[in-house]
Formats: sequence, C-alpha cells, structure tokens
Amino acid sequence: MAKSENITWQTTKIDKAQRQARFGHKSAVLWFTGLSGSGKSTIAVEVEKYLFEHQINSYVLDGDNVRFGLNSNLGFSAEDRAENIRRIGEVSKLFVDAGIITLTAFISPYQEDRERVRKILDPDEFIEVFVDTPLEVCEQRDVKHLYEKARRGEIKGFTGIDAPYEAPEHPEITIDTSKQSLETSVQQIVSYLEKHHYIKIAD
Ligand SMILES: Nc1ncnc2c1ncn2[C@@H]1O[C@H](COP(=O)(O)OS(=O)(=O)O)[C@@H](OP(=O)(O)O)[C@H]1O
Ligand SMILES: Nc1ncnc2c1ncn2[C@@H]1O[C@H](COP(=O)(O)OP(=O)(O)O)[C@@H](O)[C@H]1O
Repeated sequence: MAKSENITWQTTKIDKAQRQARFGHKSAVLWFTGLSGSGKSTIAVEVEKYLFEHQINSYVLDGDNVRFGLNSNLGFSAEDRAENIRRIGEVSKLFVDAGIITLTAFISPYQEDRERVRKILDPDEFIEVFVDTPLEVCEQRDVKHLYEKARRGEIKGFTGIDAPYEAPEHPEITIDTSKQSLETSVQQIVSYLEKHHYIKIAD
C-alpha cells in the first residue's frame, strides 16, 4: 500500500520523554468509541476542559470536524471508515509524540480498525473508552436527526441501523451515559488517568 520511495526517517533532538518531563504528565490517546449520539464528543470535550484547567496539555480530534478537513474525501463505506481511522490513528500518534493527551471521538465501529491503531502506539498509550449507551437511547436523543433519516432510508449504511457496530472486547474504560451523569463520566476518566500515573492533579 505504501507508495513513498526513497524516504529516510529523520530523527529529532528532542524526544517524547523530554516533552513529557517538561509538561509534567504522560501522553496517550483516549480513544472514544460508540454509536452516534452515545456521548463521545460531549464527554471528550468536557474531559479536555477539565485537563486544560488543571494545566494538562490535551486536544480533541472529533469525527465530524476531521471529516470537514483532513478526511473530507472519505465516506462511510467500511473501506472509507478504515482509512478514516487509520489516518486518525497516525495523527494521534504524532500528538502523543508531541506530549499531548489526545482525545478522539469517532464511532470507529470495527474492532480490527481500532486494534490497528492500538498496535502502532506503545502498550500504555491507547486507552479505549467504550461509550456503551444503548441504541434506543441514542436514537431517542437523535441530536442531529440522523437516525430519523436512516429509518426512513434517506441515509444508507448508518451505524446501528443498517451498518454494524462491533463493541470493544476489553475496553480500558466503559461508560453508559443512560446510567451516569456527564460529571461522573469525566471523573471516571480523570481517576483512571491518575490511578495509572498519566497525570497528577494538584490538590
Ligand atoms: N452512515 C453514517 N453512519 C454513521 N455516522 C454518520 C453516517 N453518515 C453521517 N454520519 C455522521 O458522521 C459522524 C461519524 O463520523 P466518524 O468519522 O466518527 O465515523 S467512523 O468512525 O468513520 O465510522 C456521526 O457523528 P457522531 O454523531 O458524532 O458520531 C454522524 O453525525
Ligand atoms: N450523561 C450524559 N453524558 C453525555 N451526554 C449526554 C448525557 N445525557 C445526555 N447527553 C446528551 O447526549 C448527546 C450526545 O451527543 P454527542 O456527544 O454528540 O454524541 P456522539 O459524539 O457520540 O455522537 C448530547 O446531546 C448530550 O447532551
């Protein structure tokens, strides 16, 4: 698949460990996955805000936003979703190298695509956050009226309706927004990061 030839890896004089030491926290990807409307973006944005307010460098890569720019040439076939996730995985790796806690909010419905991203990162750098909100609840919310359109057949291949969602088998974190508040979810993620020594929140 690689088309580039005659390329050599350029080393730099500052590495990830030095950046992490300067920032005072580790870097990793919080990889949110779940149905449309499950709460990925809402939680990711809130965690980013919390981390920012506690002097931790973080950044959200969001499905809709990235599809306006970097991935504007991709649709929703299985192949295009795989390429979408591959590119975001590579971008996340760069962000992690830059020392940033990166939050990605993509449906990322295929186990294989998510596992491919896990493999290009160091073992503790990929934290899978399964936003396990039931389809009925997501559909009832229907924030963007997309489920309505999918049910009417106006959108083909909509995740959860006529395209698959493969739930993670061993996510590091599981959240069900039909059972827990946004504040609880944020705390759950921050606690995970603290417990596993990615960050230390000053008292
Ligand atoms: N066919 C189909 N299936 C699922 N979602 C669709 C579709 N068409 C458009 N949308 C809108 O695109 C958002 C999902 O984009 P992602 O990049 O996260 O999708 S994927 O990871 O490549 O599967 C998704 O946004 P979220 O609601 O934020 O998940 C939808 O708004
Ligand atoms: N406990 C909760 N946690 C997160 N979102 C919630 C919660 N309860 C209701 N919501 C609502 O659910 C919707 C989730 O939408 P969004 O975050 O865009 O989902 P996704 O990014 O997964 O498509 C938002 O309108 C949000 O306000």
